[in-house]
Amino acid sequence: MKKVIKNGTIVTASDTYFGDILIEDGVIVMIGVDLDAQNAEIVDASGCYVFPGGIDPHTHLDMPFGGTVTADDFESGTIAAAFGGTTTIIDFCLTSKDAPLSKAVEAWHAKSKGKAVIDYGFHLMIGEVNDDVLFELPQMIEEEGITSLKVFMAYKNVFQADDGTLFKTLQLAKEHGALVMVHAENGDVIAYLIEKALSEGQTEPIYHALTRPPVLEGEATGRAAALTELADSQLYVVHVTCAEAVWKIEEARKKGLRVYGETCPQYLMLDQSSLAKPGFEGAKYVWSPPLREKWNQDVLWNALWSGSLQTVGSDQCSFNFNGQKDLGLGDFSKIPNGGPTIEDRFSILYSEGVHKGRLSLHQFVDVIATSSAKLFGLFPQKGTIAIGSDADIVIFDPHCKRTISAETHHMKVDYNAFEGLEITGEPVSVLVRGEFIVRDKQFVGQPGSGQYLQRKRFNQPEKLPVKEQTMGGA
Ligand SMILES: NC(=O)NCCC(=O)O
Ligand SMILES: [Zn+2]
Ligand SMILES: [Zn+2]
Repeated sequence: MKKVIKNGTIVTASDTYFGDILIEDGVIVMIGVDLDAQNAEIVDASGCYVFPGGIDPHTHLDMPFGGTVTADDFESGTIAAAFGGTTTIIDFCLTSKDAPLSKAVEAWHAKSKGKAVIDYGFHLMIGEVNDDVLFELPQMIEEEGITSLKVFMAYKNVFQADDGTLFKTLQLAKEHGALVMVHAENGDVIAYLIEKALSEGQTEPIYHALTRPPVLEGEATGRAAALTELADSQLYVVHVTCAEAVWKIEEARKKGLRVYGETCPQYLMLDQSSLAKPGFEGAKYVWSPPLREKWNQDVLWNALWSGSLQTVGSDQCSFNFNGQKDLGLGDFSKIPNGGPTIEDRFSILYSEGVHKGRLSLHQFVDVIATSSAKLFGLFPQKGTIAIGSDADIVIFDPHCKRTISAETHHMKVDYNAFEGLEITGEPVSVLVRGEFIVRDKQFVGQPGSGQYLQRKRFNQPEKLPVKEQTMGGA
């Protein structure tokens, strides 16, 4: 049935205006004033913003990691995402060196099909570039629409790839129109620092942060940018945490390189002191790269504002405190890395960004949806409100206040890293391709209704125009 969303304030990355949106067959077919609502269901958005659905470019659902498997799968994770205003995710498909890429992709389809309630795509991890990968990769890009490749520069002896692999992946990406994503930390030096700390009896969670200093994130970011320049390719640095990394991205962008950066709500809101909480509590705050000294938060907010960083991903990678994080009792290096963030990404960015005056409404939409759609080959199908776009829409009450808590969240995990944070603004209703998934704050979706997204090839400007270096935009 047709729907008309009426009386709301429509906000995109470039415009704010009052208007009605007519939806038919899952797509926005008309936008105007006082649209004829005959034969259409009227959805009243009075007093609310009407935003494009959030796009979360960085999730780990149902992923084996650190000797266990993430607590949220494609069902609970996407339900939580939908409550939080996210209508599309791009999840990381893990590969292994001794198996075909296609096997990993098949496994990720099996994890997500029949479960996801919102739309989803995959990034593909590259651990090594061998003859099999060279043969298979073009197929993955062409037939699966997987147009982003992830290389880990850290997690030695687990996921870490060497610089040769990163360089070859950048060359392949240039050739085939893909975007290379990096986890930028110097894994070799970190492995040495961890071993040294443990041998000196330093086993508590705070040593997770102290053995991964920011200079090693800055160094790896700069190295990846240099290899990108040499390959004349394109790079997206995931989960940027600190000034040292932001400066390297800014330096690259000033040269006109196609280098982009993402940060996450945890780095904008939390700091290293959480890891030093009494007892084992600090394990809840173990992410890699780690939380940093508090002053870095201003650097990250400013980088989102200036456009040096383009996106905010959740890096959702949830583990229960009891039964999973405690694998690292007595040895911080065994604490599973990651946390539950998929649900609160959108609202935290609105509340701490727009409501507190750090971001404009347009910058908010850009970092939460539009930039990711552009960088990851989904625009204009996703990431905006426009005629012809999918009707992925968030009706958002900007006035309502609530307190984030594990007692009320929808993630299948026993704590919330933002417990007690008071925020302003909340999604009221969320539609994916014109169908309600959340209606008046109640889940009304169906597991399996989310569709797999074949994405377009990377297609951003050859050189970043000078304006974008200082004013934002993907
Ligand atoms: N970030 C984190 O600690 N866990 C997820 C895996 C990754 O993105 O490195
Ligand atoms: Zn990572
Ligand atoms: Zn991640």
